[in-house]
Amino acid sequence: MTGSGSSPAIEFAGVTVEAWDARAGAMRELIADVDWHVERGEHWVVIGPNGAGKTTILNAARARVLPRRGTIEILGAAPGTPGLADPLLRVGVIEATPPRFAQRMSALEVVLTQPASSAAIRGRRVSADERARAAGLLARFGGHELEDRRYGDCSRGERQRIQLARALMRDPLLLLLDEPATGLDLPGREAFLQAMSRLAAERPSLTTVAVTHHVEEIPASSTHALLLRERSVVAAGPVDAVLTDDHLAECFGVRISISRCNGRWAASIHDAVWEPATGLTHPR
Ligand SMILES: Nc1ncnc2c1ncn2[C@@H]1O[C@H](COP(=O)(O)OP(=O)(O)OP(=O)(O)O)[C@@H](O)[C@H]1O
Repeated sequence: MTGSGSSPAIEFAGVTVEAWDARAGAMRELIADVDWHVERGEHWVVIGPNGAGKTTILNAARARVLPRRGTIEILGAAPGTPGLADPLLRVGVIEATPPRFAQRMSALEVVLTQPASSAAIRGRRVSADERARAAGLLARFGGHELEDRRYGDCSRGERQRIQLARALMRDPLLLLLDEPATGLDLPGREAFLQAMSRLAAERPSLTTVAVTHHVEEIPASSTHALLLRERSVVAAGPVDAVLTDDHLAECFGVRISISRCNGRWAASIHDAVWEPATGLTHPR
């Protein structure tokens, strides 16, 4: 790793990402001219309507897509740098859609895929220490009874716990989570959010970025928020300054009332008209 300990966790400067739009027969912007600065130890939520560019931002941070313009630094170095200098070696990811290869593996094997290859796991070339660490992390998130269960048979909430344990196997300095609470029932969601807050308290140097659609899914430990609309940043900064009625109205295009109680957020929409034909909500 080339970056120093004091370098920011994430630095986007004027980042534009484009993709080919076959229908239009031209490139189109997925995010445009994004500046974003994340210090180490901060806990960010990224919020915005469908298609705003939230997943694209995470994909850019992990070099899944390359910027057309602008620069990205993760933990003080360019993501995707060859060899051990690649900062992505210290980045854990929880994806909205878990990897397909995982379906047939046991939960413990899925956790082990973070440091080891699946061939090594099949050939039992994984050390006893690694196995014990994976089992310990699984147990840490209430998944000890899942060890031998086929990942494909696990419920959504169980899979989230397995993915969290998997992401922590690399002892990440940065954890990226794409819609981690989607599909969880109420107790499952609360357990997951509490796990996130506990993690933040236990590992002060860990930085997290979680994409979410709903303010109710924001962990109480969140310190900062990034609001996106139509590819661009509406507001970014400390969570209390960013999550305001005005910013959310600008972000979602409807009047929203937001409140905070015991560290958690709740929102309701005013004067909104729902159109059954399109499924969209519009201001009255
Ligand atoms: N590879 C691609 N090629 C063309 N368009 C793409 C590609 N990837 C994403 N997009 C488009 O870019 C826009 C932003 O996508 P992105 O997945 O980042 O949005 P999002 O905010 O995460 O949305 P959602 O809340 O629905 O998950 C969307 O309109 C999407 O259809």
